[in-house]
Amino acid sequence: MIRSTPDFSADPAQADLFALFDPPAGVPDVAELLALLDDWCAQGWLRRLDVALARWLADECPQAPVAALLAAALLAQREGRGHTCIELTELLAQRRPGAAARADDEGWLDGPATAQQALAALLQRLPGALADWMAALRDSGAVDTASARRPGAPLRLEDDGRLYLRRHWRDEQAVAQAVRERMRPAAQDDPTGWPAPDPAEVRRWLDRLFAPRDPKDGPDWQRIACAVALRGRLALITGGPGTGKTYTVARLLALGYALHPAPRTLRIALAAPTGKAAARLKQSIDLALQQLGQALPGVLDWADLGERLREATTLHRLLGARPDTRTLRHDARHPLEVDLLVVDEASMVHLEMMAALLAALPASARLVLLGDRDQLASVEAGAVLGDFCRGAVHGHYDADSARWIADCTGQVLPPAMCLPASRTQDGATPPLVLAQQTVMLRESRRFGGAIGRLALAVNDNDVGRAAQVLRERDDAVARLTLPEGATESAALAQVVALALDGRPGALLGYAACLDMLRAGPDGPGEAAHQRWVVGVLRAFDRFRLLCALREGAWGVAGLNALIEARARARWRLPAGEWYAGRPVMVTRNDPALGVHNGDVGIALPSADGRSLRVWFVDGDDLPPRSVMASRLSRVETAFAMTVHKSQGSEFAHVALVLPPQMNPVLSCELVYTGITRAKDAFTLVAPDRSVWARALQRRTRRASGLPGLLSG
Ligand SMILES: Nc1ncnc2c1ncn2[C@@H]1O[C@H](COP(=O)(O)OP(=O)(O)OP(=O)(O)O)[C@@H](O)[C@H]1O
Repeated sequence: MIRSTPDFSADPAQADLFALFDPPAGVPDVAELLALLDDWCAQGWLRRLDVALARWLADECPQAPVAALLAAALLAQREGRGHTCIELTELLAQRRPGAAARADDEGWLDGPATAQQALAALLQRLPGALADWMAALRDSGAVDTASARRPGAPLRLEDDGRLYLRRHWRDEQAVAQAVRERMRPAAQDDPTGWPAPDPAEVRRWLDRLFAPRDPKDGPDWQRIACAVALRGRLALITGGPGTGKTYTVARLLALGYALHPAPRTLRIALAAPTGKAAARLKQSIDLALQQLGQALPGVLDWADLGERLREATTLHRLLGARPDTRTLRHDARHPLEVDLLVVDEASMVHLEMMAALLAALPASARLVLLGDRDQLASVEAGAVLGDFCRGAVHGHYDADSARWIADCTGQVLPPAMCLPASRTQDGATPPLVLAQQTVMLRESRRFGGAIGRLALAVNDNDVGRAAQVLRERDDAVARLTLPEGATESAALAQVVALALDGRPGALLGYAACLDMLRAGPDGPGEAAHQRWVVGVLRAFDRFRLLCALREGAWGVAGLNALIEARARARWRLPAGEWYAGRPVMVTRNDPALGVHNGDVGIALPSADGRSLRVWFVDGDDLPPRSVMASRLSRVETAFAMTVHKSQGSEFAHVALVLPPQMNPVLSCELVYTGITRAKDAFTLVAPDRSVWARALQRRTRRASGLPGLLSG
């Protein structure tokens, strides 16, 4: 039970703040707390779901102290924002009015500074010591701990004060255990035959597969990534866009094939969280292998290697997801039939998915995770790649790794990247066991220009440098100038004009696609129809309007409606929910229809003109596929989409729309992800400069126990 009472006398500022919200009072009782949570829910500061967890706890465990109920509601709320746990020490820090007043903080409630202040005021009425909160949770009867096991309890409390929903705790433990297991060398009697390769042989192959590099240009991290990945059963290759992750992994596949004792038996799978990213991965790898085959004919059976690569697929499909159930066809008892699995866009893999993937992967198989650790994490809980790559900038290679890398690549790692010197550079948490299997690619091959410089400035939280890039007279990067003192509707009309016609220096918008749609096929017959469909889809995919928010005038909902209305009027598109030219995004997997969450298609008439179908293209070499529009119920119009949903895709021109007010979702990761979707041109729409600056300065950190479980 909670025994201590709050001390309001300690800090006069706290007392003042407290007086703003409630008369000083003692610890609230359960009824008062639940009424307060309901009130916060009515104000939109908590979700119904969050309050429901507190209510459920109060009903099921009548002895649960109020601190436990509040912790449960906040845990549910933070889980909804992607955290896998809450840290009670951090929650207790919110008692300080100063902490609550920092409006740019993500905040523990989904509301303005007043919401955080209300939480601070409530926390002031509850005990301030971690030990009291831990005791309250233990006393609730709903919490499992290491010392008091309650296996069926919905919550789990760790000794350091991290509180979890049980399934996240279980997934974190499973991921950490599987990773540690994979860090051990494969068993000698490994039936699939992945003996450690001979370093001299690795070096010979690396010299063949990679162009020579002048040592003055620094380490060749791509070769190092291949050497590191060949060494173990788990490898992480992280790097910004265009740093050559796919280029490197194509060579890694060639190396794996060349050095494997029985290459013709190899089962290689490629996967990504979204269908589009999976198709892009396969396309890039096919192209890279084709080029290698032409440059190095006869050194490998390139055709056989190509055949070993199955179609790239989504992780959901790979694991055998079934509709309307969380169970998967593949798990520890029904493992994947694969020897080498490459997963791209791993930053989007959430904790539950990573746990399922690691469970379903046979112990002998090798897993290579590719991704950009600086991108937004998935919407679901967990930031697994970010956790895995914590400290990757500093390398933290031990003597064995440095020796292996030297033997395989002939390169001596910079001392600052090796332990123990790297520790002084990092200064943060102890290096993770994964550091020995992680390589960060550091040179962008694609993004030399203004887009790359802007992305780097954003990633460094450098508002001044970002402003400088935006001021450069470079067609690749521009900021939409909104008229001084314009009304909101005039400003939004400019955004719609940008979305349709682009801007000077970057004329791509949706107009090209809609013009092509109006023009129709260039002749009769199926072939002409297919060319037209592909042309319309390609034209659509050259531009995207990305929003930070879903709701509101400056969010996906508002801008979709405005662009749709304008496009309807200008191209005389038919009325009604479904019309030829409606771009849609699938919002839910439907294996029966072959569509997946995040797939983007356009409604167009069938070749015979009798029905309206939604068309999707999966890759350059594949014919478009289509689904009857009327059968797709889980879709939304996609002239505008969220930055979150754009992950794994690239567009020639991207316009990123920020709202005029600060919002908890705004962060440098979101802006960085939006910018790096752009290949040739990027346009920033930021009606309020201070919101842009504040977003850049805010780095999100998801609470997670993984780094702790994987360190040392
Ligand atoms: N060592 C290299 N030598 C020559 N060209 C390279 C090298 N590494 C990468 N490239 C080229 O740079 C471009 C970007 O590489 P790649 O697509 O592999 O990057 P990526 O990190 O996978 O990018 P993204 O994150 O956007 O998928 C490609 O055209 C690739 O062929």
